[in-house]
This record gives sequence, structure tokens and C-alpha cells, in this order.
Amino acid sequence: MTQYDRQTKIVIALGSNLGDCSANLEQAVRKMEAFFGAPLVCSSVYRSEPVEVRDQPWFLNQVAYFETDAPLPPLVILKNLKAIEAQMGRIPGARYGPRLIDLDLLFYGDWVLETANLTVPHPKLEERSFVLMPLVEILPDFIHPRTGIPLTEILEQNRPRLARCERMVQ
Ligand SMILES: Nc1ncnc2c1ncn2[C@@H]1O[C@H](COP(=O)(O)OP(=O)(O)OP(=O)(O)O)[C@@H](O)[C@H]1O
Ligand SMILES: Nc1nc2c(c(=O)[nH]1)N=C(CO)CN2
Repeated sequence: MTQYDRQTKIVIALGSNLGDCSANLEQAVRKMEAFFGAPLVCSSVYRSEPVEVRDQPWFLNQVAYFETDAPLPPLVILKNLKAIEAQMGRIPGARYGPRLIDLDLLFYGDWVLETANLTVPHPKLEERSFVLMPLVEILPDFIHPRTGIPLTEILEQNRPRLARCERMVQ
């Protein structure tokens, strides 16, 4: 399947730097599978240096996606990602600060949209090694719908400026 088939790829970024981060990622994947009613294709887990707010624990990050020919509207998906974060016990805290679980919508097929509560593709993905590296692992041929640049090329272009991020051996 390519991104231009009738199937829509819904791509989500996961992050955690509080509590048992590995278990938090696993639990979030299970909850999303139950909610979306579809198995997720998951990247490896990556250990990454904190960005934006640098004085906080390192993160575990991962990317996951599923394909559907009947996608829920993007704002419904966002609402449910936020509901899963809350169910798992995420307490609202500082922007970019430590969190039990963070679920961001990276891509909604080839849609480009900007509303008050949702920007897709995620506006920061090009500058985040902890998103680009797992993305390239599982979707190397995906083309960024706003810029038309393949993810592999975005990673290579930005690599010199990216924070440290390493794939964990599983
Ligand atoms: N693509 C997106 N995915 C998730 N949230 C988004 C997206 N675009 C806009 N938002 C908005 O961002 C708000 C803040 O989300 P969140 O608390 O996860 O921010 P953050 O993790 O601190 O920062 P960032 O989203 O840059 O990683 C959400 O409530 C949501 O309305
Ligand atoms: N390495 C890393 N740094 C971050 C992350 C994250 O998931 N990984 N999330 C943030 C809040 O959006 C801020 N900084």
C-alpha cells in the first residue's frame, strides 16, 4: 500500500519520561488498538535526549500507525488520544515538560490541515530525531504531504542539527 491508495494511514507519535516508560508505551499501544479496532504497526523504542525543556529525564519514544478505509475524523482521533493520555493518569503539566504519556497525531493520510486545536502533519516533526528516526524505520517511503519531501530525505537533511536518539535493542 502507498499513501495514495484508498487506505488512509493514521500515524501517531508516542513519548514517555515518567514512571515505567516502557510499560507506558506498551499500554498506550494496547489502548489505541482497542479504540481504533485495528492492529498497530509499531517502530522500535528509542531512547532520546529531551528537547525544548532540556532539564528533565530522557524519553522513550516510538511511532505507530494503522491503515483504514473508513477513518474517523481527525479531531475525533485527537480527542481520543487525549482521552487515553488522561485514562493512563497523565496530569496536565508544563508545556514540553515531563509526562507519563504523550500521544501526537503526526499524519492523517496525505491531509494538510490547520485548526485551532490540531495541525497535521505535526508541525515539529522535521526537527525531532525521536520522531524522524522511528518514522523512517517503519515508513521509509512516506512523503511529507505539506513539503513533498520523502521522510528519509528529511532525516538526512536535518541529521546534523538533531538531538541524540538511539534505537533500543529489543
Ligand atoms: N498534531 C497534533 N497532535 C497532537 N496535539 C496537537 C496536534 N496539533 C495541535 N495539537 C494541540 O496541542 C495541544 C497540546 O498538546 P500536548 O500537551 O501534547 O503538547 P506538548 O506535547 O507539550 O507539545 P508538542 O505537541 O509540541 O509535543 C493539544 O491539546 C492539541 O490541541
Ligand atoms: N526527546 C524528547 N523530548 C521531548 C519530547 C519527547 O517526546 N522526546 N516531548 C516533549 C513534549 O512535547 C518535549 N521534549
